[in-house]
Amino acid sequence: LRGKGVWRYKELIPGSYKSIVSINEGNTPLIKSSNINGNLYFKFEGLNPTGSFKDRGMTVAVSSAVSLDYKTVIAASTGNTAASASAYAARAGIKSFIVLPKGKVALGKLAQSILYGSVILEVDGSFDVAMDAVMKLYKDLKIVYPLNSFNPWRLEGQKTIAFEIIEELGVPDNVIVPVGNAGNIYAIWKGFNELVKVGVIDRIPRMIGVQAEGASPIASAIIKGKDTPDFIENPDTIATAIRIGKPVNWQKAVRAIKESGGTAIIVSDSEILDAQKTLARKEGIGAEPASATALAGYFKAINDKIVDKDEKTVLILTGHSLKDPDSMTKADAKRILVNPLHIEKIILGEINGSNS
Ligand SMILES: Cc1ncc(COP(=O)(O)O)c(/C=C/C(=O)C(=O)O)c1O
Repeated sequence: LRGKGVWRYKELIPGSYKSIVSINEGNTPLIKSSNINGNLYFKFEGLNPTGSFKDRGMTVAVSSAVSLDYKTVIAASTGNTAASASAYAARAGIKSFIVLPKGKVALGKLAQSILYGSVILEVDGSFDVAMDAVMKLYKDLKIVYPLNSFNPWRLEGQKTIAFEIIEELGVPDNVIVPVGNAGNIYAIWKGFNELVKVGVIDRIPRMIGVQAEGASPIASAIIKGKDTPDFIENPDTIATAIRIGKPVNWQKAVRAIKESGGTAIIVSDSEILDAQKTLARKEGIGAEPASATALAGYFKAINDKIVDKDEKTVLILTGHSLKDPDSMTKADAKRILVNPLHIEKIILGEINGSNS
């Protein structure tokens, strides 16, 4: 077999590339749930080189940019696209600009973008303001290659998530994906569809998109049976990665959800933070809030009888917990200032529950 990551599927990724820019992305673990009840699997995309699924799309998009002799790339981002674009541009030896919503990017992602050497442009306003600026620039300044997920090469890389799931598990009944700019749920659906077309599988899973209630334009439309979302001027959620009010790929996501017989689910910030804690404390898996949104959606889907525990369900855990340290510190924890001479007494007290 040719390698393990995204480019293992080179024959299913269109385009010809003078050079491939890769940091061994992909080939992420598919982890069976051990304490959370259900026929449940986690596709842990937090174990990609920069800690999110974005690396799968970036390797293809930046390889495309380099093959077309671009020397500069740009991306608007809530943080993970920025981190990934910065890393792959650095590896390619080209310049990167990222446009971020000032003050709304999780610390880990901002730190990565700084470390990888991107030029960081911050705008006052939401991600959507940054996205609009990049779309305008792309039309006016053709020497800069755009890396956002309206760039089809991003989705060609991200569809390999579906390929890996099929190779390892076969066809699940449900795949649950957190949805922001809405490229990823479409990309994964596209991957399953391509495998049907080439006869590898004969059915695809239901695609279930999950959004945070303060940023749920697509989910609200799907639930209301509307064809077009009501865009949100000022989206707001603790899951800053999916704090998006005007998703560029909304038509693609609606198509993936409808054609797969799937649905959409809306969860609250508290359900997201609870799910983040449950995932860590029941499964030992650390995911950032937008990622844990998939588990919050799963719980709600079980509760609302949209999904049954016995159905084989894969949650796409899209980003690592280290991306958003502030969110982790919101979880309760016992922190005891101790005199080192008394540490044994403290521990025995904790074990016996006899500490005051
Ligand atoms: C952890 C995490 N989980 C889910 C999503 C939603 O994926 P899409 O629905 O394909 O947008 C994102 C998206 C992040 C950005 O859009 C960005 O980085 O600019 C993410 O970082």
